Amino acid sequence: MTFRSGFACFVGRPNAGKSTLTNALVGEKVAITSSKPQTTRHAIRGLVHRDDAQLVLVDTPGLHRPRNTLGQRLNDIVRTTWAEVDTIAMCFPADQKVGPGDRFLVEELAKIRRTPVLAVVTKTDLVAPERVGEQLLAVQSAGEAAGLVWRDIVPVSAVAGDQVDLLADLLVATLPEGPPMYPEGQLTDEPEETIVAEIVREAALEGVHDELPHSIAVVVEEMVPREDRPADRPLLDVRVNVYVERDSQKGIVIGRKGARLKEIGTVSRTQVERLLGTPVHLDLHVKVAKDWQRDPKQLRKLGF
Ligand SMILES: Nc1nc2c(ncn2[C@@H]2O[C@H](COP(=O)(O)OP(=O)(O)OP(=O)(O)O)[C@@H](O)[C@H]2O)c(=O)[nH]1
Repeated sequence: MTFRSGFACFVGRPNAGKSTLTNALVGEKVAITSSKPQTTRHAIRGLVHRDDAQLVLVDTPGLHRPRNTLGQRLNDIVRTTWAEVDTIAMCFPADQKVGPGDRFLVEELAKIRRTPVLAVVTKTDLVAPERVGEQLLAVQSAGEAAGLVWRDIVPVSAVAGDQVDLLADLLVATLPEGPPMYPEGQLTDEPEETIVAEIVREAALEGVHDELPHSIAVVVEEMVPREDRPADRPLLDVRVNVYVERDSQKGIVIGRKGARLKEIGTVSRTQVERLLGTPVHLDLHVKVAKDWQRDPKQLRKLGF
C-alpha cells in the first residue's frame, strides 16, 4: 500500500466554514493547537491520521486586496504558503452567492500553477438540493472565468457529516507519497518545542542506538524569530541542547571533526522547517549532564 503524507490548507471568505470543516476532518482523534502563530508562517490546525495517509491541515492568513506595500507583502506571504502546501481547498458556502470577494480569491488561486486546488461547497444542509446544484455550477463558472481548473468540486456538510470522508479521500489523493511526518497519537496538544526536541533526538540516535540507548535528552532552549528580517523572508532561530551522560557519549554524538553533529543538524533542520513552515537556523549544542537519568533535579530540568 502506498502511504501519502502532506499539507493542505482551506481558503475562503470569512464564515465559509473552514474551521468547522477542519474539525470535522480531524474528528476527535488529534487536534493540534498551535502555540506560536507569530513564529510560524502556517500554524498547524489539525492532523488527519489514516491507514493510508497523513494529512496535515495548516492555517494561512487571508488574502486581501492590496492597498499598499504592506498589503502586497502580506499577500506575497500567503502566495508562498500556497505554493508550499500540497493542496488547497477553497470553500464556498452553499447559502451565499459567489461574490466579488470569492472571484478575487479564485483569480489569485489561478496564478498558483503547481498546487492543485479543490472547490468545496460547504453547509449543504442549510439549503435545498437545487440550490446546491446551482452553487456547484456557479463555482464551476467562477473557475472557468479565472482560468482555474478545479481538481474537484465537492459539496459537503461538516455539521451533518455529509461527504466529509469523500473530501478527505480527494485531499489525500493529491498528496505525495511519503512516510507520516508526525508520529500518530503522540502529537495531541504537544507544544512545538516537544515535537522539535523529538525530531532532534531521533536524528541524534540514528545509527547509534546501541551505543547510546537511553542516554540522550533533548531540550529546546529557545525558538525566536530573527529580528530585522524582511516579512517575506523570515528566519526562526532554534537553540537546542542535546544532553548525554558521559564525555565518551558526547564524542559519539559529535563525531569525527563534528561530522555527525553536522549531519544531525541537517536532517533535523529539514524536518523542523517542514513542521513549522518557516526557514530555520538550528543551533545544536551537545552537553554532558552527568548521570542525568538518576538525578531528580536534572530530570526535572530536562523536562521529565
Ligand atoms: N449548518 C451548517 N453550519 C455550518 C457548517 N459549517 C460551518 N457552519 C457554521 O458557519 C459559521 C462559520 O463557520 P466557521 O467554520 O467558523 O467558518 P470559517 O470559514 O472558519 O470562518 P473564519 O474563521 O471567519 O474565516 C459557524 O457558525 C458554523 O457553525 C455546516 O456544514 N452546516
